[in-house]
Amino acid sequence: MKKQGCEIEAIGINYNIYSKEREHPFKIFSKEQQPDEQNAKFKETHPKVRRVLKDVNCRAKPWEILAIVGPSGAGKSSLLEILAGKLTPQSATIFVNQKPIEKSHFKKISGYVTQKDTLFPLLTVEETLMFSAKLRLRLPPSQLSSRVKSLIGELGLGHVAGARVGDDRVRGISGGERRRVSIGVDVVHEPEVLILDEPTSGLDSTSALQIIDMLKSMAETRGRTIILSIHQPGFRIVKLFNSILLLANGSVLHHGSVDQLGVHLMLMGLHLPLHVNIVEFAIESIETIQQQQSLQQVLVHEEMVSQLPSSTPLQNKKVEEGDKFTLQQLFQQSKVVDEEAISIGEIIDIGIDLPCGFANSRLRETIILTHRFSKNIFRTKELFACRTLQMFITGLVLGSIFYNLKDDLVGAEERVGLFAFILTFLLSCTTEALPIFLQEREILMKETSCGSYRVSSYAIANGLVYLPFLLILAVLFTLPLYWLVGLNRNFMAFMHFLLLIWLILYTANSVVVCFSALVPNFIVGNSVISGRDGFVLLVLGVLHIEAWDSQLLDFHALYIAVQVSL
Ligand SMILES: Nc1ncnc2c1ncn2[C@@H]1O[C@H](COP(=O)(O)OP(=O)(O)OP(=O)(O)O)[C@@H](O)[C@H]1O
Repeated sequence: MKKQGCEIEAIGINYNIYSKEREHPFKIFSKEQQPDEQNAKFKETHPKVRRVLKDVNCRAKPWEILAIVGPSGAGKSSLLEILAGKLTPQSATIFVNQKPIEKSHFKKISGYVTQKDTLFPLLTVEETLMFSAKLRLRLPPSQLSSRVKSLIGELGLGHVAGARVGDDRVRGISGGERRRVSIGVDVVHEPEVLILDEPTSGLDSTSALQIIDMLKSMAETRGRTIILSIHQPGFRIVKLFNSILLLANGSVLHHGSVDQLGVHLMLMGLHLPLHVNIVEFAIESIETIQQQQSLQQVLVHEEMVSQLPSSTPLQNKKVEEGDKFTLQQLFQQSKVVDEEAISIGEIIDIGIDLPCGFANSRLRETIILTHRFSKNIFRTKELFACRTLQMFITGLVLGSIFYNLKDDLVGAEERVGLFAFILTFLLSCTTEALPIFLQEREILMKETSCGSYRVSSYAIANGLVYLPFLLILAVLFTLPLYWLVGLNRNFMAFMHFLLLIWLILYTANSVVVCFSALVPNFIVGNSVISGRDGFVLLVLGVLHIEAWDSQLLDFHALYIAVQVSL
């Protein structure tokens, strides 16, 4: 028996972007009040609207591929992001099997593959899919393993299952294979709907065809609904699409099969030249299509006005006011009752089992994420080797500079200087963790937004993995330093000092993680962290003088002061 599948219908998508037109910053220095300046002030308070999507309707059927095509900037990615629930439009209703659905429920039955591959480069293909399966499925280990093996077969990745994924810096599998892994990560939980933003971007024609071929068999064998955007598809790729949505300037110019597009163009007097791909031809002829369609709209409008006496008073009023009153709006009105039902929290039966909650308990999520983190950390050999060497050598060098400090007044002053050096070094050496966390942040955002796990589990796992690693670094730094400087020979005092170094490293590391979650990119992150280091140095400078003046030589006080300054 044929599986029901999901028919997706999006009605009346309107998406605007508001941007403020600002004055030139140097204009504040200009001497005379131009009349234009008053206008500029007006513009400041009245944001500029950019209509990215205008009344877009689309329908995607199960067992089929719907391809969204159009020139650059047509609104393809925006439409896909809205369908995937990543963007919130000003108006839109999404129906699954003729029933309206909430964004959170739709996310559970769909997978969204972004244009950029967000994968861990140091994990193998099999590990990547296995971790994704563990995080998204509630199955015993044997079933998880067989699910991953069959998925690897389906994706045609059997020959690279044990190879590292890689990225721009780490050598790994090919770009086409990496795209397939990205698709695998999002289909491991068997979503009914798969949304892909440019799955063939940056690939050669053969790899692009292989990807679309694979998606076609996914649609045909599993009854999935596949919606994708694509740039310049080749002849053979176009043949695999069941339906095409042609977008230009945020409006739909055609929605139907490839053959219908051919007929549509012919009716407009546009004849497809020999050896030219129909999609490419349609994109090239967008201006003509738009002109013809606006002409048709005028004719339809005139026809509607001529039929006014037979319409209802409400409809008459709208048409008279010049409002657009389309079939789509009538359709929306007929579904208002359904929308009200979901607005009061009632879950409407769409004929599909909605997975509820997270696949794993908080503890299990933490264990899986800790396992994944430790694999990544231990495989980042250069970071591991560099940091251990750096800590040991710095411990030795600092120990030699402050060798065998005396217990007199001069020795006490030098100790304060040593602690200032230690803190400055420990804080600045964590900056290199920033790019690692920024890369991970994209994966974290992607995984948590589709409900793979809780953010708190990620934070705990992250902390658990770094604690032993930072302890090793603290020991390597403290051992040579402590004994060369000749600090308190008592074992408990040494342990106390080691604990403080470990905690400082952990705090500094956590601050970098916190900043990497807040800043948009590496440049801003680096500046913020440099600012933090500068501020800490200032505080230490003040404390150094204060400490000497007031005989405040207690290391605890210095440590607490730095903690507060962080
Ligand atoms: N956050 C934003 N700020 C400003 N403009 C935006 C933003 N997001 C989208 N746009 C604009 O909206 C339009 C549609 O963007 P979108 O990325 O959806 O187009 P696209 O068809 O996917 O383009 P491409 O094929 O080049 O990726 C573009 O003109 C783009 O500049």
